Amino acid sequence: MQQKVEINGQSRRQMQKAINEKKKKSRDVTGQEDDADDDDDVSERNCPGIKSKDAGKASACSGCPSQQICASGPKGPDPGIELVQNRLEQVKNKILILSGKGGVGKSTVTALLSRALAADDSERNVAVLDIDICGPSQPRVLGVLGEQVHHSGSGWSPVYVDDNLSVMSIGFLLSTPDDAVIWRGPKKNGMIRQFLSEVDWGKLDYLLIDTPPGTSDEHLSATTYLSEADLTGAIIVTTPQEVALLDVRKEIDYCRKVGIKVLGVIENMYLFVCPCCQKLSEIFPATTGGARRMCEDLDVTYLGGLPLDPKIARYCDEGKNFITEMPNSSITDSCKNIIKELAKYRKETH
Ligand SMILES: Nc1ncnc2c1ncn2[C@@H]1O[C@H](COP(=O)(O)OP(=O)(O)OP(=O)(O)O)[C@@H](O)[C@H]1O
Repeated sequence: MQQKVEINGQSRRQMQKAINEKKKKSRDVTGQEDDADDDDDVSERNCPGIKSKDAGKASACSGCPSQQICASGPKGPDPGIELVQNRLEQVKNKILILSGKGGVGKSTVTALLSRALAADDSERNVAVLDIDICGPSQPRVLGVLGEQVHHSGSGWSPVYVDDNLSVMSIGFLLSTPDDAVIWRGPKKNGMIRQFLSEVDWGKLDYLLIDTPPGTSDEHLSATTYLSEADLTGAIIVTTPQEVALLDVRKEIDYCRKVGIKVLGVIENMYLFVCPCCQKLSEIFPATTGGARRMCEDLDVTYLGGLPLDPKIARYCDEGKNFITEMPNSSITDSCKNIIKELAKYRKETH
């Protein structure tokens, strides 16, 4: 039989009842809970959503700081969707860069592809939008760390890496690169909406959108706001290991569920380039056939592989342009082949 635990003569259940009673009294007097964290969790979990007819009126809304706004706000589609659609009208090809796992090289691949697209044709205008709110890497990888963005009548001006390559990232808005961004979903959502609707990109041929790993708040926000903006599709970056491929399958499933076309998969670090003899070796052997096999199984295009080359990491850390400085490297060749593959989906320029 379970032993009854008593503290100061009270059972656990009696104590819990007393605590709940105390909380209720405190809420009746102040309109707020004692424990702010509990309050946050409960109201977020039961939030009816801003589009609901119960927005601002449900019991979970009581005490929420947004209650009044939600109760009085217009219901229906988020007006941000139309703003994004209008702003991105002059952007022909909009591509999300996704990965199931972190650290597989998504930001590196985004930067390499943007550099390759820009270097391939000086008349082509390319931009990168970094929506990895908590871990923005593009300012460093594209060599524009410490630059500032400016606000004008027509919106935020992106930072120019080259005449035909620009970038926008939350990294430009932080006072130091070491500042941590600790935001909940709604605040990230607001920032992504601003990035998509307020950056003055001008006419663009390609906008590559670098996302955090997985399928989190940032992905849902971007997917919602881009829903009417004629999104071209998504590229998924992975490494050959089964543990990474497992998450890629989830990412592909996510894309299919939310109606995003999967343009293809890029297998990063699939071979190792020895810095001494340039010999290629397989250091992450694909136990189940790697990304190529998975693409066949799931009927997705295998866009190509990029070898693991220590020079890449150095060039990215230093913000240098690997594509133009190492034109004969196998990585540069692979990037050129990938952008040729992407051309199949390209919408013609203006
Ligand atoms: N092909 C490659 N060869 C050598 N190093 C690479 C290669 N691809 C990526 N790296 C290095 O691996 C590290 C992680 O890359 P990166 O930051 O691009 O990954 P990520 O998937 O964007 O990470 P996160 O999940 O944090 O967004 C970086 O140091 C990068 O320079």
